Amino acid sequence: MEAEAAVDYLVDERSKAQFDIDAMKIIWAGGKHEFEVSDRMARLVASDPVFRKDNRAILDRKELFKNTLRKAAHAWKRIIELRLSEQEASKLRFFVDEPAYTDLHWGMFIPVIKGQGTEEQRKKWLPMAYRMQIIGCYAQTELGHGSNVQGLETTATFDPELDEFVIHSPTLTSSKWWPGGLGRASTHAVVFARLITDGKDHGINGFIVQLRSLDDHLPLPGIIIGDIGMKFGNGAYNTMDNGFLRFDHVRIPRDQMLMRVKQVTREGKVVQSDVPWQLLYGTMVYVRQTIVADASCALSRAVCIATRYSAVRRQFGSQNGHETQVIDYRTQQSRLFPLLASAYAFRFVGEWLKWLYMDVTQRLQARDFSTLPEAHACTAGLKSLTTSVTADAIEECRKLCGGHGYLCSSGLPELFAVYVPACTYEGDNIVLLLQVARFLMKTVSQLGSGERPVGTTTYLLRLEHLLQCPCDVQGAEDWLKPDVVVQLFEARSARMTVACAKSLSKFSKPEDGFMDLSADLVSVATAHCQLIVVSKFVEKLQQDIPGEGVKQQLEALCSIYALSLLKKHLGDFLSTSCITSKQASLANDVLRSLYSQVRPNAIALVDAFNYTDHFLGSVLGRYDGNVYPKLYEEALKDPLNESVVPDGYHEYLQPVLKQRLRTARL
Ligand SMILES: CCCCCCCCCC/C=C\CCCCCCCC(=O)SCCNC(=O)CCNC(=O)[C@H](O)C(C)(C)COP(=O)(O)OP(=O)(O)OC[C@H]1O[C@@H](n2cnc3c(N)ncnc32)[C@H](O)[C@@H]1OP(=O)(O)O
Ligand SMILES: Cc1cc2nc3c(=O)[nH]c(=O)nc-3n(C[C@H](O)[C@H](O)[C@H](O)COP(=O)(O)OP(=O)(O)OC[C@H]3O[C@@H](n4cnc5c(N)ncnc54)[C@H](O)[C@@H]3O)c2cc1C
Repeated sequence: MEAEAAVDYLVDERSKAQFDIDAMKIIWAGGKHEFEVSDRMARLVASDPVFRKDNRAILDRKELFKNTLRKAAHAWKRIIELRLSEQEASKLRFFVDEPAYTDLHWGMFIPVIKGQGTEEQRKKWLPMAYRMQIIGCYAQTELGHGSNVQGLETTATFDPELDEFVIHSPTLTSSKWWPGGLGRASTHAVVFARLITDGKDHGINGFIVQLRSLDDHLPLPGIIIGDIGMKFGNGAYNTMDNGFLRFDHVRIPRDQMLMRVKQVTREGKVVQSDVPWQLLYGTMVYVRQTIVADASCALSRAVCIATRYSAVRRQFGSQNGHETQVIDYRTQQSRLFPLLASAYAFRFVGEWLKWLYMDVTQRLQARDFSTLPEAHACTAGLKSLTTSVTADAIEECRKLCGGHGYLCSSGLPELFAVYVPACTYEGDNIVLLLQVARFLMKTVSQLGSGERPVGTTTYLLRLEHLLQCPCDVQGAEDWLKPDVVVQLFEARSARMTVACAKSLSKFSKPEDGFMDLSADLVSVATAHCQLIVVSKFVEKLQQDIPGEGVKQQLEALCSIYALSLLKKHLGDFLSTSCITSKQASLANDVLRSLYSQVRPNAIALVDAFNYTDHFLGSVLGRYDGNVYPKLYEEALKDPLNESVVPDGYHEYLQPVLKQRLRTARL
């Protein structure tokens, strides 16, 4: 009975949708072709028993890791058998949904050789890597230094006699520590080390180093290597073999130094090529961009679970003879719908960032380096913003699901445990925001010198206007005007940037100012990044959006995204006199009415993500809403329920119970 009622809730919900859901699916996927590929790969994975993942939380580490190896090998087999394209293969790996050494092989090892190798090096190494005849990882971080890349201690000393580099770990803290895929799977690594020639330190560079034998996988001489141990959560990121690595005078040929940025000649002379040295950090820029695109996936997944469950779950009150669906509580809406809006916002900003990255890559090939600083600031800032919001949002979605959200079968604990390190890897989020702030301070300081801000900082050209323009909101409906909202976010960011720049100018040494004002600088960078997300959402809506009612839904979500940020950061907007308290109160009224507009469409808006039940991995987020019987089913699968009387009863429970009996008689 209850099961049927639960199913009915979602059928009814779906019938209320006021837009063309198939058209929205295509918008979400980024095009018809992308939708078709994604849909096909999701189904392929969901229907293959090797890719089952409901047992991850109960496998011990060794079984878990072996199972990951098995899945990765099976995925590779399917990719070859089905002759999948690069796009299809990467979608297939995405839907397998299990962090693995292959992420680092395809996501960092290959890109670093592509980006930092010479033509010759690419020709030699990439075909082997593409065929997976070698498996590689990205070994940058050390025990003692992660954020401070210039502080790395591993050395690569040139030996001109033998035309080789000697790779060495001179201290404990110089041990490589964290690289994914290093611990157990990789045969090779791109190792970042200090380049030393003729006793002189030339800074950091990448070197291709073989770690394990291609015959028996044993570590090569001078290589000390292993896994760094269990990480946060059961299952979760423990499918990944993050590793440690020490070198004891390991020799590699000179041509295994990646030489696009710097070269070392046969005589040991270091030649700096004409590309900016920051290209050494280029792989990080690439991965940050992919992490932004991925944030909308993790966020939408959590939101899909919480939204469907909120429609199924009923507590208190009365709605047509039933208790109230928790999604109808205003508090639930005010916590959930901004997250739904953020998922769409991050999707569109991720699309735009992909374009920006492609654009900067093409320019670099044509030796135009002018947009590199902006690309660095955008990828760093948006990586930071989107991962921080997503990590917090997954936890909020868990709370939105009440007690059942805490069960592993809700899918949310594992999603959280897998996702939170995104706030740290590929650049700690605070460290990255400080990079954005540095870029903004530099941009503002150069305004007077004729240097024109580009791309996302173009608004700073209108600084005089933005510093004093009043907000154009007279009535509530004005809050729905995109140009009013964008200008408001520009004004807030401009005013905060200028205030910080003024405070900085009071310090005789800029580094001291940066240290002292770093918390404010982080707020400035956050305001700038939020402006980027809002404006890219608005720009998306200026494009042709086909499908009945689709544009209206997206407009509502865009307004929710912007106005909920305004509410959250009201202090910024009021203290910079960007808005009045009356305008703030009108924004709050508009938000409430936007929530009512989204409410009947909420289920369809999450259905548009087109996630299979296999991918969601959540009893609470099931497409059919059949939550309660399935919660029982999952509970009964737990190993604790395998026997009626638990293991340990005779040793530990019965004696206690018996003893209590005797005590009671006394
Ligand atoms: C693995 C990808 C998988 C892909 C699959 C797709 C699916 C995606 C989903 C993801 C899910 C799972 C995969 C997870 C995989 C995890 C991978 C994690 C891998 C790692 O963590 S690798 C290690 C990453 N490490 C870092 O990020 C270190 C952070 N630190 C730095 O970046 C730097 O040290 C620094 C903080 C920038 C400081 O550097 P430095 O002291 O040298 O520089 P300054 O601050 O003095 O700046 C000098 C100058 O240079 C500019 N600049 C700095 N960085 C860059 C850059 N990257 N590009 C261009 N320019 C840069 C800076 O602005 C200054 O300019 P100025 O002089 O002011 O003009
Ligand atoms: C799951 C996972 C996977 C990883 N995979 C890889 C990999 O494949 N390859 C690889 O090379 N590395 C990898 N890493 C390492 C990762 O890139 C680093 O951990 C990350 O860059 C952060 O550096 P850190 O650990 O040195 O942090 P720290 O810099 O030590 O950070 C500690 C604290 O200090 C603060 N802090 C540091 N510097 C500043 C500053 N200048 N101003 C203000 N505050 C500051 C930070 O905000 C943070 O709160 C991985 C890490 C994790 C967790």
